[in-house]
Order: sequence, then structure tokens, then C-alpha cells
Amino acid sequence: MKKAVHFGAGNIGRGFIGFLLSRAGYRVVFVDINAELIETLNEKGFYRVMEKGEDEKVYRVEGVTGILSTEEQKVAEAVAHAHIVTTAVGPGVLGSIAPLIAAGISRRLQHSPEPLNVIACENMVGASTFLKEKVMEHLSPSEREKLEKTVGFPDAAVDRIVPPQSGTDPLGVAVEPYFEWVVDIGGFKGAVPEIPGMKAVENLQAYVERKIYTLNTGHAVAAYLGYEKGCTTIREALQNPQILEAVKGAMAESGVYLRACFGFSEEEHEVYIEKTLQRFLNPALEDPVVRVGRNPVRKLGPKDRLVYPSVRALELGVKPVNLARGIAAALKFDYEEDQEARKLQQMLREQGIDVVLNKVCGIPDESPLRDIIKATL
Ligand SMILES: NC(=O)C1=CN([C@@H]2O[C@H](COP(=O)(O)OP(=O)(O)OC[C@H]3O[C@@H](n4cnc5c(N)ncnc54)[C@H](O)[C@@H]3O)[C@@H](O)[C@H]2O)C=CC1
Ligand SMILES: O=P(O)(O)OC[C@H]1O[C@](O)(CO)[C@@H](O)[C@@H]1O
Repeated sequence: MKKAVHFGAGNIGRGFIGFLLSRAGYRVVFVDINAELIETLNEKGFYRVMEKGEDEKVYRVEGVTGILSTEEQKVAEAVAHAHIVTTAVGPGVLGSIAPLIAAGISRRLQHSPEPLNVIACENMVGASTFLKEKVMEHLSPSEREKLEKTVGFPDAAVDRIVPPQSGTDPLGVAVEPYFEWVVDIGGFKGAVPEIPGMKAVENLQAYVERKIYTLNTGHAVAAYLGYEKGCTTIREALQNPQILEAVKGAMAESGVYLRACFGFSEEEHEVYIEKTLQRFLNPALEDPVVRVGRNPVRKLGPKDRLVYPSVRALELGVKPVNLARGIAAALKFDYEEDQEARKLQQMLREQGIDVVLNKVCGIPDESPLRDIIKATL
């Protein structure tokens, strides 16, 4: 039986990637830092995925096991014998799991000429490429050379809304019915693995950017404006007409760039936006604004969902007022339980808005975007 090693047994790990891998016939080994989660996975050996739409469908995912990420030797051994490696740990954690993956690849290169593909399934443009760079830092020059020949790191876009789980089942995951997992066909080494639900494409950049700069952009604007207005969930936020308008406006502003860059037609993009809004409004999913707004420092980064499309829209002659409202609201996201939110607030207090716009958002002093944002603060 083929073996998959998946880093991150969280919502996307269990509810999306691990689920598809298992259904494709892989024995899935989850690696996670959460000891309780790994213990429960090993005790039960299965979990349920509940698709929450108009009808509820329940799937049983069998034959799964777990390894704690501190059990370095076991993780390396699993990677050394895997047929595919995937991750869904969060972009900020990729650097921490890179040594584990490198140790596994190093072992593998000694005994197997078989190709391996490592796919980082994170909300980040170029996540697998980034992971590859981090893995390379832990390999010798000769291992790096061999890696280039046999180990692929195809970039990917992952789209399925999986909010925090509220039920009593410690492993069960409630997910939306929709999903899209798109992987760069040119990044694979060896044959592209047959995984129903995973689409290997040539124009990955268009998929990944459309997803991050539409869905994640609109979602972030809803989350930060919703938080500002005291809303608990995304659905509640979107019931406020002003927030709904701002979310639609922000997606339209980033759409100007996406259409210009990738050639989506206006109609096609409108359909995509409308479908995205319907997914946000799924009444069967309770999606907290604080989850969607988590890690505001990452989300305010120059390549991320708010600043990047604002810069691109400005270049195309469109004033990104709604994106700027999202950025301004993100700067006010003072959710105490979020470490990055605390850090951001401290930075704002101690260093001021100009330093934050510079250091966190990467917006140059001379950019008119600064004034557009400040005008909405
Ligand atoms: N939840 C969602 O709707 C979606 C999330 N994503 C992306 O998927 C990734 C994962 O997100 P979620 O599953 O929502 O997060 P999550 O918090 O539910 O899962 C992350 C898992 O990674 C584990 N982890 C953290 N540090 C680790 C380490 N050093 N070693 C091993 N495991 C570690 C955590 O214990 C947790 O189980 C993120 O990049 C996110 O942006 C992408 C699309 C949808
Ligand atoms: O997972 P991140 O990057 O923190 O952001 C949350 C976003 O990711 C998703 O979970 C899935 O793309 C969206 O629901 C939300 O826009």
C-alpha cells in the first residue's frame, strides 16, 4: 500500500488533504506537534469527516496513524519510505518542519532512487518552493544535487473552508462540501500521483493568485471589519450591508489586477466572486471572525491578501478604497488571544503607524496607498 506522510493533523490536514489521500488509497501517517491529537489518532485509527451543506454527508477515514513531531527518528523514517509528503501546518511553521523533512530525504537518498513529491498545502503563494529552500538548508551539497533530480516540491493552491471544530468528537472534522486542490504539474518528479480531487495544472499561478486574492482577500476584509463592529462570525459580519459592500468592493478591486494579469473575463470573475460569497454565508458552518483574521502580521505582509492586490490595483489606476478599509481594520485587530495581534498592537503603540506600514506591510514611504489607508483609519 502507498504511504503518505502529512504534516499537520489539523482542520485542513484531517478534513481535506488527509481525507483525499486516504480515499486515493494511501495509508496516511500524520505528523503533529499536538501530543493529545496524535495519541487519539493512534488509539482510534480512524476519524470522521462531515460535509456540511444542504445535506450532510459523513465519511469515515480509515487506517490513519500519527507520529509526534518531536519523535525525529520516526518522522525521518516515515518520510524516507513515503510515496508522497504533504503539509498543512501554517506558513509560519514550514521552517520548523523543514529539518524533519530534510532528515527523511537524506535517509531516503541513501537507499531509494524512487522520486518523491512534497506538497505544501498552505495559504501562501509558492509555499512548496519556500519549503524546498528551507529543506535545502539542512542538506549537504551532494544531497542537494541528488534532491534536485528526484524530489519535487510542486506549488499548490488549497481551497476548502474548514472552521474550528465544535463537536465532542476529538477527531471529527466538519467541512464545507466545496474543495479545490490544484498543483503545479511542472513541479512533480516522476509520474503525477493519481489522487482523485487533486488537479495537476500548467497555470498554477492563476489558480493560486485567484484563490488567495479573492477568497482570502474577501474573507479577511469580512473578518477585520466584522471584528471592528463586534460580530462573532463571518456570516454575521456579512449580514451588515456596509461590510458586505466593502467585501464585494475589495474582491472587485483585486479582480482588476487578476483579470489584467491572468485574463479571466469579467463575467467569469463575477461568477467566482458570487460563489465565494455564498460559501462564506454557508449557514451550516460557524466560522469565527477571529479564526479568519488570525495572524494579522502575516496577513498584512507585502505579498499577502490585502496589501499585494492593493498595490497592483493602484498600478492599474484603481484606487483600492475597500482593500484599504480592510487594511485599516486589520491594524485595529486587537484580539488578545492572537500572538501576532498583540505584537502588532504593541508595535503600533511603540513605533507608530508609519513604521508598521513600512516594516509589516512593505509599503514604501512614497506610495499613495499609505494615505488611502490612513484616510480610512
Ligand atoms: N482551515 C481552512 O479553511 C484552510 C486553511 N488553509 C491553510 O492550511 C494550513 C493549516 O490550516 P488549518 O488546518 O486551518 O490549521 P490548524 O491549526 O487546524 O492545523 C494546523 C496543525 O498543524 C500542527 N502544527 C503546528 N506546528 C507544528 C509543528 N511544528 N509540527 C507539526 N505540526 C504542527 C497543529 O498542531 C495543528 O494540528 C494553513 O496554512 C492555512 O492557511 C488553507 C485552506 C483552508
Ligand atoms: O488560513 P489563513 O491563511 O490564516 O486564513 C484563513 C483563511 O483561510 C481559509 O481558512 C481557507 O482558505 C479561509 O477560510 C480564510 O480566508
